Amino acid sequence: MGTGLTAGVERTGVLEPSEEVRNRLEQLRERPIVLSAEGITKQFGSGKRLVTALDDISFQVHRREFLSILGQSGCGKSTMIRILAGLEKPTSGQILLDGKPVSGPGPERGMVFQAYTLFPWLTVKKNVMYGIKVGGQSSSEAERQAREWIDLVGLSKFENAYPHQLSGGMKQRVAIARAMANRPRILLMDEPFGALDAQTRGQMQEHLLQIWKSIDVTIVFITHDLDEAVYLSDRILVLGANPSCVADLVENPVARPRDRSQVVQPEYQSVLGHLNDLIHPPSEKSEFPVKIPRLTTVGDDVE
Ligand SMILES: Nc1ncnc2c1ncn2[C@@H]1O[C@H](COP(=O)(O)OP(=O)(O)OP(=O)(O)O)[C@@H](O)[C@H]1O
Repeated sequence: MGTGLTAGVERTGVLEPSEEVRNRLEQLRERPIVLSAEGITKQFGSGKRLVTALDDISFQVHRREFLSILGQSGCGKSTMIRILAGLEKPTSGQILLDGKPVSGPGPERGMVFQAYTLFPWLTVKKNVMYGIKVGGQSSSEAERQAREWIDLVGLSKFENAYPHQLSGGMKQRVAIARAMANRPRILLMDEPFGALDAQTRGQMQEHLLQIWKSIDVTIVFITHDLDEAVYLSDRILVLGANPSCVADLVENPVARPRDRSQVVQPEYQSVLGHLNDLIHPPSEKSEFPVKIPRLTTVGDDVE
């Protein structure tokens, strides 16, 4: 299996994309590679406690691509994105930014985490202004730019609110505005909507797609939610577990712009089914259904 956007990528179980989608993917393939992971291996601990979190992972991300990294809990997704962000060093392998090795964090890569990471003592506006001021802008310029980003995430009415006055979805919108205000070319998102209820999560997905469409930004998005990966991404990098390696790199045949009515389309269902087979192999499913002993005779006519 190729780990780049190579022509004729194998697509077991995934329907062939329409001509329109094929053309889109072709164009994506022609765009420059902005971020590469080359043979990333990460081990924690030593001796009997040695954990290989990532084993020889390689992939490439093209400019303006939306790439999701999907895998079960504990397969190394967060470790991978922290290495991409330069927050963690790999045991071996390297990260290339525009073809050049990087070893630490940099302003071209912004990060949004699952946990709300806003400064609780600062208002929405001051949270967003923070990074712009650290970047050397005057207070008035930082305020002007912060307002633009707050407007983009639809929170103008809340610019003077404090984080504790916001819902989870609103806090994540501020986190996105704060990350984007530093004008990163690459946005690295580690399960950003994982703590949100299903309805808010759906709204945030729509919102993120709108932002991605309007701004020249490449997104690498971590999720363990299959549907979220299909709905958002151009390609989906599936990580296997024990030890974590690339299980597949799936080109998404679902057309853009995306909307929820596409969920029932054969392309959508085919890619969802393929991901499900990779993440939950049939051997795991064999434990179900579990036999539950009958503990009551009350209401025996319930079925
Ligand atoms: N600092 C650390 N020290 C030791 N082991 C670690 C450390 N960070 C991660 N690990 C181990 O590496 C493996 C991968 O962890 P990681 O958090 O990257 O997985 P994940 O796919 O993001 O999981 P989740 O979806 O539950 O967040 C796990 O076995 C974890 O216990």
